[in-house]
Amino acid sequence: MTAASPATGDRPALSDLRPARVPGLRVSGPTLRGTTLIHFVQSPRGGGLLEVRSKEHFIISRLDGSRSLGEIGEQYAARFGAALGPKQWEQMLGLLYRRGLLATGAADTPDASATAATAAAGTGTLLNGNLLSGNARLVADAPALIERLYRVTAFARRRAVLIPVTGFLALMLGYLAARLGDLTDDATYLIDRPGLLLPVLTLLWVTQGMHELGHGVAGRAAGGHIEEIGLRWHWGTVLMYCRVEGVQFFPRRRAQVALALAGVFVNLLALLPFAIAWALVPSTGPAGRLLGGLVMIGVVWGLANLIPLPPLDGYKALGYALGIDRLATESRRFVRLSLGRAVRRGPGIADYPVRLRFLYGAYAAVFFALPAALGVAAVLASRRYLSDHFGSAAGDVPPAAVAGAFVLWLLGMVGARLRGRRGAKTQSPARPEPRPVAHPSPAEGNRPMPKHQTDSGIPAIEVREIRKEYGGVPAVDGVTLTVARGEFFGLLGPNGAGKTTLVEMICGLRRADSGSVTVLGASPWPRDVALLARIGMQTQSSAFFTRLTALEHLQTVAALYGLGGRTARDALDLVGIPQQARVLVEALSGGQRQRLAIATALIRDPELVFLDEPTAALDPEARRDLWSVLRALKERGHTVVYTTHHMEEAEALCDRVAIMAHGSVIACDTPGNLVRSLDAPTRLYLPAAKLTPEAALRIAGVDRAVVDGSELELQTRTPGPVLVAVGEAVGFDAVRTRTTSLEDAYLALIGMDGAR
Ligand SMILES: Nc1ncnc2c1ncn2[C@@H]1O[C@H](COP(=O)(O)OP(=O)(O)OP(=O)(O)O)[C@@H](O)[C@H]1O
Repeated sequence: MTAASPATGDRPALSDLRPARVPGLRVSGPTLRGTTLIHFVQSPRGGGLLEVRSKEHFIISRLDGSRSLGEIGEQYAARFGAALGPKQWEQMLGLLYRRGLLATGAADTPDASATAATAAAGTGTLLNGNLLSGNARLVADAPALIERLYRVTAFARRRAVLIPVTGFLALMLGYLAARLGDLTDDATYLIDRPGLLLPVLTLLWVTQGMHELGHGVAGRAAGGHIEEIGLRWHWGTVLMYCRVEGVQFFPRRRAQVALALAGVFVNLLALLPFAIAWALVPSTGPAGRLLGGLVMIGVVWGLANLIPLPPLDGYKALGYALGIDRLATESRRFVRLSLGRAVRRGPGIADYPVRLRFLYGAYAAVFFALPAALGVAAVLASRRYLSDHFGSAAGDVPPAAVAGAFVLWLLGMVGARLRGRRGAKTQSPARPEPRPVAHPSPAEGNRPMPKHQTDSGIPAIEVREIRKEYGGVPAVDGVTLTVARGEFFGLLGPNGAGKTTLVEMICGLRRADSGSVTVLGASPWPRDVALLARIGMQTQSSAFFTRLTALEHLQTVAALYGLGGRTARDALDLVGIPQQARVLVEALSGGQRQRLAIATALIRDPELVFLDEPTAALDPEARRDLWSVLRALKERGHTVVYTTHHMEEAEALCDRVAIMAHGSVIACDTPGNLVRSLDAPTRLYLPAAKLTPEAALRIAGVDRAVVDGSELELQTRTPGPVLVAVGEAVGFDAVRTRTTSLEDAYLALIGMDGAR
């Protein structure tokens, strides 16, 4: 952006500026989210995926350095029927700048560290999760592997080859459909012979790996970045995966759909030789039956990927083809709003045009009916199979198992709801947990609190696309973030931004509507007692046992957890109030009570600690005193998630902070980077009587001069020379300076987000 030059008095008008977006900025085409058209934007300087609405997209797409803001403003007014005033332009440009979307000269070469971070994105953690559920990286250099495959398959990807091959696969499917009866018999033959079935399933499992590589090659062909190839396991299933980044930015929807369908194409292609062999060998011999069974199970396996339910390929392809983001979530939301309208609650569906009502309504019907139909078909088929082979009593097992599972699920739901209500009423985790926990041995309890290991590869917290609505209104709206082990992570945001709801979902106190949460490698929902024992929480409404001394309170909590007697003393020492051991909790000062609350949260020496505004009601001195306690937590290797409204505190304590507004994380970085990204000027203040704004603007380097009460505020990006010049003019004693703080960055970000 062209800088104004006030010293010479030729500051260009805002409407004459010709800013340009940062080179290499990725901007996606339009996608529907609910009833709103959004675009994804990603800066080449790194950072996450941003979502912008049509109006911002309209401006971003025109910021090419050749058009002036005046021209863009006219086009904007013609398109949206509203003019953009200077204030709105400043806000809009400020927002774009802070998010790294505007060209700024020297900084325009992509940030090396950001590029390295992006390149290393897939090479971070080797292993995530636990035995039941997790994933592991399989290939050290996934992009190189896919690049090789991409080159090797160049011939086969030509239209002249792809079209006839696709036709041939269609013929194969037609032929197989015509002989469905024979194939079903062959599949039954195979299922009855586990010795044959096992190698067949192993072979099909390998084709599923090829399926994933197919996604990778299609992604590479469309310009996507291959992030990672690995193995994912979940409750006994183990499958390969290939993560392709940047699908949103593919220039055509066709390429997105092709990426989603490429895997099934590979599945079918792999079956083609077997299908041909089956057609040629005598179908009644063992070889024919084995081949027929393999082809039948393989086709069902491959085509099952096309079922339009998340997370299957068919679902992704449908979403891409319709240009709708999160089709399942939005359809469920539509149904909730429709039902809400039926009972006269909630905002209803007045905003939905007819086409979207039809689309979301139709998909919701599919979403609910299809699993039910598939479930019924599976039960009927297994019932028939079991009664044919093991008698009619065995045939009753599948329906009975389904009925049992349904009752258990229902009881689980009711239990979770009751627990959730109780949790909401008594959210005071400083209070002893009412349920038994995994107890360490007394010997362990007596040991001084150990330092935590911080070098584990598994992050402390991993949240992906998590959402929670209350009555159709989003409280947390698609938050993705990772907190590393040993990190002091700040959560900032205005009242109602969604911080508490987010923390509650991370701790397993609330269930997320969608998205995934992993805490210390495990899922916090359904509530996991072993995991809860590794988490400590302090809330603002911490409760204590009354009429007990501080030490007795902690000893009582320790005894409830089966911990040894020293633990309470160690916790008191740790928070720096050993002298208050014999003081009644009611007699403690505000700061001492907060320390006791933190000690209670730490009593089990948790790996992860949530602290909710522990310094809220403290005077500045007591607050600073508590900082040393909080710093000690970090030094001991605890991972801390810290909610606060005090920016100076966040700046002093936190390694990184996430700023939330309207349920979303609008910025997440180190306090230093957030402040730098603001690129705000240094301010100098001097008595207004000593210098006029006009005289101040004549000093080289002064960008702005405004009178604020009895003071004159000067803004500059070259504070050294300006300070010297001003000091010489009015005397150094009269001048005070102020540099940008996290608070400035916070206010700018929150202010901008509110202005959207
Ligand atoms: N149990 C609930 N039922 C309905 N709405 C709720 C509930 N809990 C929170 N909300 C709403 O969700 C939104 C986010 O609330 P949340 O408490 O998570 O924000 P917060 O950032 O923690 O705010 P604060 O800084 O004031 O504590 C708010 O609009 C709030 O009114």
